[in-house]
Amino acid sequence: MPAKLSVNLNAIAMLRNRRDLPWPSVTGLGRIALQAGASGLTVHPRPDQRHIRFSDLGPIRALIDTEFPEAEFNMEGYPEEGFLRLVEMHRPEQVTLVPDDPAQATSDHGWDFRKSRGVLETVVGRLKGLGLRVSVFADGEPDREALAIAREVGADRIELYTGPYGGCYDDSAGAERLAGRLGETADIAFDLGLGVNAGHDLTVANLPALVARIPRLAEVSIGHGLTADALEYGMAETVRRFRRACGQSV
Ligand SMILES: CC(=O)[C@@H](O)[C@H](O)COP(=O)(O)O
Ligand SMILES: NCC(=O)COP(=O)(O)O
Repeated sequence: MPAKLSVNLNAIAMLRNRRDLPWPSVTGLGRIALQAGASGLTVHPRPDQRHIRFSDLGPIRALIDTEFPEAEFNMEGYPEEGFLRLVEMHRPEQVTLVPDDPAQATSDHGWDFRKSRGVLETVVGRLKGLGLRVSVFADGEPDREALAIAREVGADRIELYTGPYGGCYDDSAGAERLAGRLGETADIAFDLGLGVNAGHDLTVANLPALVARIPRLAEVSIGHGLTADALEYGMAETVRRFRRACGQSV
């Protein structure tokens, strides 16, 4: 089965937050993504709400429940109490635990499973108690012992951190090497009984080689590159709309 696509709405929210106005609409663009066949919506609410606001979560949950009951809500975040309470309130189908601290501009590494075993054991247990699927962010390092800890703490899946792979957009040899490492990591995870997601800086250009190397990839979550493409491919029609609004014949 091909990898599912979950559309990350953080970049849309960040654009919206430039003004005290309700557009671009996070929920509205989430609806368009689901109408176009996305399998789910991803958000990564951070404590300072610089992207997704906590008030976005209820409307996204309601959108899925009322209009797209087959779709999944994926909430990503560092498992501090505030995030866990948001998860308890909005019951996403999947929670992705990410080891980023609040000051980080974006997520840039996976868990150190050896060091974080205790924290993950407690949190994963709490989330599994709510009946949620739990995924844990993991570097593309084929370290069997570390990945075994992800399994032992009760995670259902890992999400491969693909940032370094995405960074090789102008280095095909580097991309090939990293796709190999990510693939080896995925093979170990599958062997341990974990499912595998992937995300960070994935694009239309770098996805095909990744899904070819990891044919059992369950899901990719994509925000930045997808939003950039939405702007690029939507720009021409939008300029025509505004020209018409100016009274020009188009
Ligand atoms: C977990 C991860 O890799 C990223 O998805 C992160 O959630 C992206 O968030 P920003 O778009 O806010 O950087
Ligand atoms: N989990 C990764 C994600 O949701 C999106 O990351 P990006 O495409 O915005 O880099």
